[in-house]
Amino acid sequence: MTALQATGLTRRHHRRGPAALDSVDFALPKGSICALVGRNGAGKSTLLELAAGVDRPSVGSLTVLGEPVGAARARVGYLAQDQPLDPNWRISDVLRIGAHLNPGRWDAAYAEGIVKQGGLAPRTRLSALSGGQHTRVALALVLGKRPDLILLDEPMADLDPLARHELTGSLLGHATEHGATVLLSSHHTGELADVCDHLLLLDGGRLRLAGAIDDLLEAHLSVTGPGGVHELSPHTLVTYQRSGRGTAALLRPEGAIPSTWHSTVPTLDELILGYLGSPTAPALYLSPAA
Ligand SMILES: Nc1ncnc2c1ncn2[C@@H]1O[C@H](COP(=O)(O)OP(=O)(O)OP(=O)(O)O)[C@@H](O)[C@H]1O
Repeated sequence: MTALQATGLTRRHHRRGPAALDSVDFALPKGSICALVGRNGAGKSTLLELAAGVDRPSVGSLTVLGEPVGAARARVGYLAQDQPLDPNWRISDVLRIGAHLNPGRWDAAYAEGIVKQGGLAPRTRLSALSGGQHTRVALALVLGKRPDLILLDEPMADLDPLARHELTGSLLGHATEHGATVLLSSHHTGELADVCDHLLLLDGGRLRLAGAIDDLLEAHLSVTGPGGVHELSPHTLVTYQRSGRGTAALLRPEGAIPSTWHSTVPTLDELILGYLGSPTAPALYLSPAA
């Protein structure tokens, strides 16, 4: 089953100028943990807002958990980038509001556990929390409703490495246990390979890469060789660099690589950086994520 299906999804804030999201098509399978990456202004928050139902597409459609966005809202947990919670609230108020807003779904013990793991006392006011502690409380509010689809906009940005590791573990535990789908935007590309199995890469509102991470990596090679880039001509070149000792390139192979070249499957980080650094490289959508 598909957790998120976008068809020609477009969000235009102004009649002139580029769209924040431009004719995006993809299908994200249920149960996947998907990284949403792209430069600043690529359209990541816009896509998450559309999926969360806090914004509407200008053109195109988006289906969430097999339903129109509005109908699925109770089953969706969304952590916005700015986490708009009243600083005067205490942590216990946030948890009480979570229970009130999510009758029949709220898992109080689970939400309290996320807060307690951070050593936070329930009576603490949000104004007294650090950025990372505030994120932890906001995540408890999102995960406490035990969502089937979890949308997280840069959730780990201000968490320390240990808290990131532990909250990621909690998130993955929930996703695995409940078959939940996760779509999370992040600039920490180096950490995504351990967490995610799918990738959506946006650039200037357009989808550049979509698919299962293993399939996307298998479709590429990092090559180094003594010759010039012309020796790689039958292959689809994503990016390349010349140095005194030869050429290093990221490509999509179309047959055998010349025997004088050394090739390896790229890391996720290399793949993402390769596409972000090369805006004209052709897009690649691999099923079942596209
Ligand atoms: N309310 C708005 N009004 C006008 N333009 C907007 C609005 N929201 C977003 N945009 C524009 O849409 C584009 C995509 O923005 P978006 O916030 O989705 O990017 P992003 O990939 O999440 O960026 P970042 O990594 O910086 O968070 C940007 O050019 C942004 O300026």
